[in-house]
Amino acid sequence: MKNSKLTRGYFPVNLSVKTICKNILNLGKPPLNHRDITRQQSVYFSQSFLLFIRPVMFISFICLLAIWSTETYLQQISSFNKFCYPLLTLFLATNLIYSYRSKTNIEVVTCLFFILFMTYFVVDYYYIFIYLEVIGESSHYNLSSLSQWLPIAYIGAFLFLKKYNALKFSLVFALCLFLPELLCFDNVYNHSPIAHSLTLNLMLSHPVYICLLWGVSHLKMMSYHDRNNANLMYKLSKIDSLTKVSNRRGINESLRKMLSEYKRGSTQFSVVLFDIDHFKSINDQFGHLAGDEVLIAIADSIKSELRLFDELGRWGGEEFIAILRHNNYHLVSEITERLRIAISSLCFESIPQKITASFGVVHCKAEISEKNDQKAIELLIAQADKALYKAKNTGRNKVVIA
Ligand SMILES: Nc1nc2c(ncn2[C@@H]2O[C@H](COP(=O)(O)OP(=O)(O)OP(=O)(O)O)[C@@H](O)[C@H]2O)c(=O)[nH]1
Repeated sequence: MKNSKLTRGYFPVNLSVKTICKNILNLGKPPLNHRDITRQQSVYFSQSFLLFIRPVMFISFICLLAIWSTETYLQQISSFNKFCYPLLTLFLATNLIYSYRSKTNIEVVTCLFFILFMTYFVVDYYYIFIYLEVIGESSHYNLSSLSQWLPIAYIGAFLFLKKYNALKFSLVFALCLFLPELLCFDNVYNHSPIAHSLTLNLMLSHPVYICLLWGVSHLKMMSYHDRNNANLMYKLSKIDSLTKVSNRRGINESLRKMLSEYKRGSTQFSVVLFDIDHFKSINDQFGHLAGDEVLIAIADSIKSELRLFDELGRWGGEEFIAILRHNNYHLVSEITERLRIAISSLCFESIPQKITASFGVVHCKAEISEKNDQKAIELLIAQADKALYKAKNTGRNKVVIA
């Protein structure tokens, strides 16, 4: 499916290293990684991303302040964190303000902050080990407190990156954490068995985090595909396979929508029912394929005559229906006359004779007294049908308004 790329991160950030670099160069311009989705989707996803990321950043900001002040109070803060905490707090606050002031590229900026935090985690982790190795202290407070936060790396990766990039990132991150154990920092472990046990626990629990998140992102991708397929099937169920205009179900839905808009006083509309004249004889003389060609050509020609907010559908057989939205009933006869002329001017190689159609028009006016929408629609169609019948009986190739 065309939009399947969206499914790779939990949010459609889909950042590959190349995209991140391109986006950094394009800060302030529309995000490049959304090229393959419509602007509307991009706006929608950016908004949902903002709704998610703002509270996360706010809570992280408060937590960071709390950890900073607690560690300072308990005199457990390392000299590395004395330098890093103010910087990270400042970066978080900046990102939070940026998310309120500018909505462009917020995903990219957030992703950069995420990478910054992950780098901090790794550097802090190694700082603790090197510090313990060199100084030989048995304190394990910093290591155990940092360990609580490390799984955020995997969660963030599966949120922000494509599924496979997230997996690669997680594996590299986990490997970085396992290295001290693998490289046997004997001095550390001799002095601090707790540090030893902590790194062993990391090695056992982190693969589980990665597997779980991989599974969740896979399930999410499947449900996204299912939802997309269901949407597609629903759209197809409202389209006529031959002429590619709405079918009866689609038109009924549009009529219901128009009717409710009309009741709210926001629009007026008219229903135009038209039927190809002597279509049976076209089929009989020139064959069903030629008849199909006529139906397709008529649908295309009428579609090109209508405005974007009008609707065309195939009501059944050789009968079509157009719903015209307007603010002046006088315009409708003019438009319908134009449609009639468009059909009669069509030329077909395989059909030497002129093709015409008869039109029945009804304006949505008095029918609105009918409270039940479906009944009101049926009434409108019945009146348009009556007008069409009159057009057929009084010579065809004409417009009759009910
Ligand atoms: N080629 C083709 N013909 C169809 C299709 N659907 C319905 N028809 C034909 O449309 C013809 C409709 O004929 P009638 O209802 O008698 O109407 P008509 O010949 O157009 O006569 P008037 O409507 O009175 O002008 C029938 O022959 C159907 O077989 C279709 O999808 N393709």
